[in-house]
Amino acid sequence: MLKVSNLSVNYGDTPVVKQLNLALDRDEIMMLVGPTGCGKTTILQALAGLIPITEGEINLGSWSATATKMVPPEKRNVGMVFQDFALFPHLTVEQNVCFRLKNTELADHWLKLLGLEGLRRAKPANLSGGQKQRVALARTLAHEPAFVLLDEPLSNLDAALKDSLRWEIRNALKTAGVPAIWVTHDQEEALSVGDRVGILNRGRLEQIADPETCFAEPANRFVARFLGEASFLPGQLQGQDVLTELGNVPGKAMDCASGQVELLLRPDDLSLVAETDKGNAVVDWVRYEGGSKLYCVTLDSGHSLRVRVSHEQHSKPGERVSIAITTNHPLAAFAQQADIAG
Ligand SMILES: Nc1ncnc2c1ncn2[C@@H]1O[C@H](COP(=O)(O)OP(=O)(O)OP(=O)(O)O)[C@@H](O)[C@H]1O
Repeated sequence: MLKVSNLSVNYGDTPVVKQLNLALDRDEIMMLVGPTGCGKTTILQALAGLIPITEGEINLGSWSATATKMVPPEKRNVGMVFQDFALFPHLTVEQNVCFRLKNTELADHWLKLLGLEGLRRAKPANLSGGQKQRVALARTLAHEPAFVLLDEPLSNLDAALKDSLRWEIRNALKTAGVPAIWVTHDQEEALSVGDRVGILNRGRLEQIADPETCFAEPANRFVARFLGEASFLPGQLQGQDVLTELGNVPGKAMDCASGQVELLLRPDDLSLVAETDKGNAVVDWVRYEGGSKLYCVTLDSGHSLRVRVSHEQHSKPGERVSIAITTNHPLAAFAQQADIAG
C-alpha cells in the first residue's frame, strides 16, 4: 500500500503542497484534479523522488522517505507516464518497451495486450499520439512498477481518442494490479475513470472520496463548482426536507448546515418546459451541446439556475419557461454563510 502522511513541499519559502494525507489500495486508481498551479505535478514529483519534501512521510512498505531520509527515484520502483510520452526517438517500439528490461516476456505480454504487436519495429515518429501513449504505458508496466504516476497522459490527444484510451489505460492498470495516481484537467475523465477522486485547491486536498460522493455530496462549494455545473438555490432545511420556491425536496446537510441553506442543483436535477406567458423563469442564454442543450435561466425571484435538457427543446433567450426540480435523491445543502472555500 502507498501511504502518504502529512506531506508538505515548499519551493523556497513558498508552500506548494500542504499536509497531504492519502493511502492507496493495492490496485486502486486515484484521480487528482484541481485548478492550474494547485500543486498536482509537484505531488507526483515528490512521490517519484524527483524533488525533496519539506515535511511528512511517503511509505511503500519496502521503503520510507522523509525530509531528512531521501530515497532516490531508482529505489522507489515507480512507473511514470507523461503527457509528452517521453519515448526514445531512435529506438523501435519493441526496444523502447524492453529498455533495461531483464524479462522480455513481460514486454511481449504488454505489447500484445495494448494492441502493439504489429508495430514492434516502428519508430515513435511513425506512430499516432494514441499509439505512442500505449507504448509508454507498455514500457512502464513491463518494468513491474510498485506504483504508477500518470501526469495528464491524454492531454495531447484528440477528444475521440481520449475517450477510448482512458478505458484502455484503466483496464491495463487494473490487469497489472498496481496502485496509480493519475493527474488530469478533465473533470469527466476524473469522475469516470477513478476509483476515488482527490480535489486539490492551493496545495490542500479539499476532498478525497469515490466519484459519486464527490459529485453529489461535495465537501464544499469549491469542490461542487470544480466538478461540474453547479447552481445554488436558497431554502429552509426542515428535518430531511428543504423547502424552496420550487417545492419541497429531500436534502442532505453538508458542513453541519441547518436552518437557512443553499441547495446544490446540477443541471440534470431540473426540468424546463416552454411557456407562453406563465412559467416561473426567463431564459438568459442557451448553449447547444449536441445531444443536449444547457440553459441558463433566471427565476422570477432573481435566482439564476442552469438546466440541461434534450436538444429538442427550442426556447430562446427572453422567452418564459417553467423550471421544476425532478430529482429524487437527497440534494446537498450548504449553510448560507459557509462559502469559505468557494
Ligand atoms: N521548480 C519550481 N520552483 C518554484 N516554483 C515552482 C516550481 N515548480 C512549480 N512551481 C510553482 O508551484 C506551484 C504548483 O505547481 P505545479 O506544477 O505543481 O501545479 P499543477 O497543479 O501541476 O499545475 P498545472 O495544472 O498548470 O500543470 C505553482 O505556483 C508553480 O508556479
